[in-house]
Amino acid sequence: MNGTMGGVAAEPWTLREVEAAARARLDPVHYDYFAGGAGDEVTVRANEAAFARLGLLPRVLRGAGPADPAITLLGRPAALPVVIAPTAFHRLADPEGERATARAAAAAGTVMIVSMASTVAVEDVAAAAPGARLWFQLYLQPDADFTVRLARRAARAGCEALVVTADSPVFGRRERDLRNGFHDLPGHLRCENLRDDPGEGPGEGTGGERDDDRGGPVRPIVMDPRLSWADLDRLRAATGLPIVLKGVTHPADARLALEHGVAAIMVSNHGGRQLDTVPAAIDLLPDVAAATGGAVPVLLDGGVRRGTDVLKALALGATAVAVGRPVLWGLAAGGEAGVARVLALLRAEVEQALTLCGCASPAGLTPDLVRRTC
Ligand SMILES: Cc1cc2nc3c(=O)[nH]c(=O)nc-3n(C[C@H](O)[C@H](O)[C@H](O)COP(=O)(O)O)c2cc1C
Ligand SMILES: CCCCC(=O)C(=O)O
Repeated sequence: MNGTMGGVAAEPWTLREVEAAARARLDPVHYDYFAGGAGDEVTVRANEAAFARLGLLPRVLRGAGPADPAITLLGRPAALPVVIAPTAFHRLADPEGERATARAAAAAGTVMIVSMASTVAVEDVAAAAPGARLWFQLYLQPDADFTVRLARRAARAGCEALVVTADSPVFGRRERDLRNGFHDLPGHLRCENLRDDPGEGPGEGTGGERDDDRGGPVRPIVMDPRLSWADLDRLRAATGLPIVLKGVTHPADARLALEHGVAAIMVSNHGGRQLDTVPAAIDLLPDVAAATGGAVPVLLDGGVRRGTDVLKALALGATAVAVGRPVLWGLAAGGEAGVARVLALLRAEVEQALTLCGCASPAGLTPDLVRRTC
């Protein structure tokens, strides 16, 4: 980044400062949509607070040398053990939206999970960031044929994996949004992956602000409590892409996920936006990791704001973590450069903390390096 971030005078040195810069720029209604959670937001707070209750016990004089945070994820390298969680509606934060996020992910050498509810079509996200590693998140739809068409569309666009979000049989009750009357995107934005029959190119027949309209009617995203493991099986049978199951919290579901052939599991309470009072993601991780017994990679999201948070998750069994809100804050504060800043800060913090723990790489992190402090 060169000096300032989209007009923000001082360069932020922490993710919290990035959030403050974003908050100053965002419509308060959109800030609330990004920041908020379900019910009393007990889980939103717990995700971050739980990391603070865990301490790190560094090992000394190991002669580990400089740390390299690179990892392997679904058989391919990632430059750092932090990926971008799927979040909806990036064009609420920045006109370039998901394009900017993908470019920053590609430059940092990490994976972006593109949301089904992205405001740029997955093909256009891929085209904007050649070389980006993209995974595609979806909610299983009651129209199974549409789910399969969407999965194939993502595969054709170059996505390497499908992230199926399983924690949303119904939409969470977000009281900030209810109070603010936020229930839809502004008129010029759409969920561009939800078109039944998308055209070939964006921006047809518009002037002024870029319009990503690919034509064709936009379907609503349906959250359906009747969906089950059988629907996941149908999707798996219909696509060659590995499936990452997102939203696993119960160890029994982790075991079932293995039986149903998933390639990876994401421990997630959806950033506290679905069922309130689910325990903090980091506190759920050890039991899920034990249930999978190393058979598949386990990822975690929820409350990761520091490099030390990343280390704690990796030490307790995660292969990588994902960040949701911090990326939106970067995007709102400074577009692509803002997201790049968020990823660069996390990378620097992870490198520093690995070295201070006596580890040359994430592989050196073991559960004995983490101690519950209260
Ligand atoms: C504004 C916002 C939109 C989100 N949209 C999606 C989505 O479309 N699909 C999904 O699976 N998860 C979605 N999530 C959840 C994130 O993927 C992730 O689980 C959560 O944000 C992680 O917590 P963190 O924000 O504390 O990092 C969203 C989260 C936020 C904050
Ligand atoms: C309909 C889009 C769903 C986005 C989402 O998952 C969230 O806001 O948490």
